[in-house]
Amino acid sequence: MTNQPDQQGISRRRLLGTAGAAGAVGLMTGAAGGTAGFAAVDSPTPITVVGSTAVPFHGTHQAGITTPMQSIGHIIAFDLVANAGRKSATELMRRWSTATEAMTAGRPPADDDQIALDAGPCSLTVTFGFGRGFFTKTGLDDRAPAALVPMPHFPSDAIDPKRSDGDLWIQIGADDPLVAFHALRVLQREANEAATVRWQMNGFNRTPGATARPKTVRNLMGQIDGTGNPKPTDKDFATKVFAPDKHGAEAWMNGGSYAVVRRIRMLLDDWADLTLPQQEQVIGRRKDNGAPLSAGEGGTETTPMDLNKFNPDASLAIPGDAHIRVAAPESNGGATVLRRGFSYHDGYDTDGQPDAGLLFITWQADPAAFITVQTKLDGADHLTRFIRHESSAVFAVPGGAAPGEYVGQRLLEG
Ligand SMILES: C=CC1=C(C)c2cc3[nH]c(cc4nc(cc5[nH]c(cc1n2)c(C)c5CCC(=O)O)C(CCC(=O)O)=C4C)c(C)c3C=C
Ligand SMILES: [Fe+2]
Repeated sequence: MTNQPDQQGISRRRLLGTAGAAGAVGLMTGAAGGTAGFAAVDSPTPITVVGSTAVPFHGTHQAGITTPMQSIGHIIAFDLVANAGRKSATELMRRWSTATEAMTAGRPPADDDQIALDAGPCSLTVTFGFGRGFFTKTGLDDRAPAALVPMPHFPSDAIDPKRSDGDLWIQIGADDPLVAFHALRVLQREANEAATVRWQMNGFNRTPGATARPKTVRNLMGQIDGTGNPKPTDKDFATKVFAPDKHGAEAWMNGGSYAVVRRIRMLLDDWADLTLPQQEQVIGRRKDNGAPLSAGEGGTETTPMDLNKFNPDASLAIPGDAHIRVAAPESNGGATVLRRGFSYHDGYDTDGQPDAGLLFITWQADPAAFITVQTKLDGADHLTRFIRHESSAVFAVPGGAAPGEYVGQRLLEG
């Protein structure tokens, strides 16, 4: 089964095609295979490919970075208890990996609470990261990656420290809410006395099948969001997204990446006060089909943007402060991030404002890429007036576990 992203539409199609065959075999034979545990469902109606799709836990990279975006996301940060030490952290990572290996294959973990008992794996992925405090509390400061620097304060930030940072981070994605919650609950319980919850957030994307054909997702401002992401087919994709291979103290990060996590609130009432042409000028793309404003009639989402195109009245087709112009690698010395977030909504404030936006998650070879782009955006991006960064964290995400290994083993036992 593919674990490659591509543009979302392409990968989803591939994924479903392959998963369909695997799911059907499992149901017909009742055998334990790639989707083990799945055949226990005794319904006469075949379960759909959405349920039967399994994303491998083992691999060079952890799942959940280049995996096609799932419809449900939970992110949770923990702090190690003060005197837990390396032994306790090692046991925790082993317990978490064992439970994750089972759940992502559709098998119940030990002592299962049965929340997702009759579901397939539903594309479940679980991705683990280490915050800077993890290294200090486990006595591994000398092996902390040099790239894992604290996020600077950006002038427009409104960061809540209680919902920021953390020693350990888990990202859970799945195409079923119960499967996702089950994984969250199992892993939180497995933390036992080793780590306590620091913060937790819930997000979502489109349900597979909600649109007639797979499409790039829309965010809660209504824009197609994800078009300009680097593609796995780009020749420099791996060097932009994954940490460079190293020898010595940081070799455990080979195959890993860095996650920057920002809870970005959208000021949706202010946004709704804009006309459609004004909204499109803020982003630099059409809202209906995502075409860049430089494309003119007949442009599509995939039409390359032309930052040097002028309108007949000599104004820039993509305004000087348009989000895509300011965020583009061309405007940031090549700095590139892979955006793979989830929308969130947490109800309404007492003044009637929706508490909604993006759980904005970027993946990059070095968090410096995010810092470069965000430094530029903070001063120059028109979109800044319609969003508010409310929490912030950065994590070193180690490479994937080989069969028989747990995530982080090369750091904790290397
Ligand atoms: C630091 C990086 C970025 C932040 C923070 C950010 C916030 C943010 N973006 C949108 C909506 C869109 N972003 C789009 C493109 C885009 N955004 C970034 C970076 C950040 N965005 C990049 C690098 C790009 C790609 C630029 C390019 O080279 O084309 C788009 C256009 C469609 C797309 O390419 O995805 C939208 C829409 C929101 C709503 C938001 C904060 C809430
Ligand atoms: Fe953006």
